Amino acid sequence: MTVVLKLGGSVVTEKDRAETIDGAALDHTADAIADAISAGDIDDLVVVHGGGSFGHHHASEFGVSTTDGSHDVDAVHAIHGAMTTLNQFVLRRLLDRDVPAVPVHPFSAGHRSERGELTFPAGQIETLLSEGFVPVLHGDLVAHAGEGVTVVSGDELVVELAASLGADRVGLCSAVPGVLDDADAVIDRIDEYEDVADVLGESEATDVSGGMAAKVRALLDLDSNATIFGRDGLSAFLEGDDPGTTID
Ligand SMILES: Nc1ncnc2c1ncn2[C@@H]1O[C@H](COP(=O)(O)OP(=O)(O)OP(=O)(O)O)[C@@H](O)[C@H]1O
Ligand SMILES: C=C(C)CCOP(=O)(O)O
Repeated sequence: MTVVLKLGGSVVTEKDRAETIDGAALDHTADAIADAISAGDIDDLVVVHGGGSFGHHHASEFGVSTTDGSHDVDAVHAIHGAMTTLNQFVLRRLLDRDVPAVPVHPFSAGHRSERGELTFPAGQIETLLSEGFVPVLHGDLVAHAGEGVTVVSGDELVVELAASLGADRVGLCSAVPGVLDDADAVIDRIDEYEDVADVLGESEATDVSGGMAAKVRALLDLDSNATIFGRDGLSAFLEGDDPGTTID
């Protein structure tokens, strides 16, 4: 069973306060992952975490998004540097619980063509998985032909890896309990973007990669099902259930 799990930046950080970890949420998340691995619920796990108040804060300061790039070397170091710092925090929490977590920095692995298409080789991840590690990636910057560097969101990486690894399960843990309808009830299942386009918005916090609308669009393109759920749904997802919203 291969699982790709995205930990939203709104889960692991306080998204409204620059470079602030949500320590309690991170502990809860790391506990749920360690428990699922020791219970034997998952063989291969890839974790991808978002930017939260680390990536998005600096990216918006330098005007960099998934489509608008920069050639400013200071922007590269500020944004990528903040993301590697957040990655260290996530890794530490997992290592403290004996999860064999190792870093994979997308800036050193992927790139975009002039048309913005992402190339992200999966061989490194596949090999780490078969050698018993838990790769922990993150939203980052990537080289972008004609643009300098642009943001690659954790959601894009999840979609790429889910397809290239042939993942059995894909989960996005966010600050909301799922995709919400106009009465704030969790939508159980989404098959068509048009059915939910009216209720999908961007993130309430600073976010350069498109919030919930971009997430749903990207997940609908996947061959396999994906699930969007909140913090309280993480253990259930890791145990094999489908809490929150299933994107078909
Ligand atoms: N219909 C909707 N249902 C649920 N959330 C929505 C909806 N429309 C907009 N949102 C916003 O989308 C946010 C989730 O997207 P966001 O990109 O912030 O999540 P994340 O993946 O946890 O964060 P990050 O991008 O930092 O990793 C919610 O917190 C909410 O503000
Ligand atoms: C803003 C940066 C650098 C990463 C964005 O990743 P996301 O939070 O998964 O969208």
